[in-house]
Amino acid sequence: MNAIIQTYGLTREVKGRTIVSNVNLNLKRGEIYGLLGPNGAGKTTIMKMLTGLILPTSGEITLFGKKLAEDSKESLKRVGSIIEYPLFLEHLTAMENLKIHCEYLGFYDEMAIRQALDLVQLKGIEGKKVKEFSLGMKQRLGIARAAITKPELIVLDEPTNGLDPIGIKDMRDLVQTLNKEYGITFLLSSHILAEIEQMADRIGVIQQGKLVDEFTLSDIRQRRTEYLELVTPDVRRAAVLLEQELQIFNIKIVQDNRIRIYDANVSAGQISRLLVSRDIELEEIQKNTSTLEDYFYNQIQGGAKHAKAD
Ligand SMILES: Nc1ncnc2c1ncn2[C@@H]1O[C@H](COP(=O)(O)OP(=O)(O)OP(=O)(O)O)[C@@H](O)[C@H]1O
Repeated sequence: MNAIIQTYGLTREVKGRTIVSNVNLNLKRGEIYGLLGPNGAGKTTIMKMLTGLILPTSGEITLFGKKLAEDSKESLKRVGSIIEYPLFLEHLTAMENLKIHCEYLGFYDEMAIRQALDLVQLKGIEGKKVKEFSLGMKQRLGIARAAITKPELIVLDEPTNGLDPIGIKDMRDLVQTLNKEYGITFLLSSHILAEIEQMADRIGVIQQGKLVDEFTLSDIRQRRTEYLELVTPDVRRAAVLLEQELQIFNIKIVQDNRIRIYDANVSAGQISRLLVSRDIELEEIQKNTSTLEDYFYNQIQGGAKHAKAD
């Protein structure tokens, strides 16, 4: 059985508003899957439904091949999660927090607690009070807590939120170690593409509650396109001239003074000669490659296609 999570038409409505709409998600065993979307897109709500914290309004969730229902405790025991923030009893030590968690779960194995602390590199400071921990340490302790029961799936909501670059790298290394060495499947979320891109094998883009796209990193490499970008104070006239004189139709005006030309068979030299000959000031022209960032930006703007200037 290869699928860890499958959702069919997953939908959640709150007070007549649809915050998650008809999401069909498929998470394979062994992968690191990232949900990417701006704040308020519905990522947390999806994760809460997948971990049984709230119920869908409609649609279905299959976890480890079994339909998730109110009596799915056994399936949910195979899942570790940190949704929203990792909350701890701040005045207690890391070790005490983990012990309380284990007692609550009815699972008590001091060895497993020590191993989990070791795994996230908190061994040696388990006697320190959590209130003295940095955010990165709390995130790691949260993962230790999620990992104690050796779950097959760990769900982490915005695990890099608020971390500094070193904290982000540590988190990435930890997720990848747990994935490669312990075979744990991950579902992560982020609103920052650059962060999730470095952690996930596959990314699902969530926008206004909908799963609008899904891709692997190799898909993205193929979607990268080259374009010429020119900066001029007179974008409208420049766009009309490019179309009429050089038959360039794949044009996008990206800012008040910036035009992108995709798939053009003309050189930067031809373009600059034309514009200069018509007294259009050209401040800059250069060849670029669109990045995943551009791609995501286009998705969020709701227009992945190159718009034609008119
Ligand atoms: N219980 C609730 N009552 C009312 N609105 C809610 C509730 N839960 C979520 N929402 C709204 O649903 C939308 C999606 O929220 P959600 O927290 O799932 O988004 P998100 O993608 O995780 O964003 P963030 O990273 O900001 O948490 C938001 O507009 C939020 O305000």
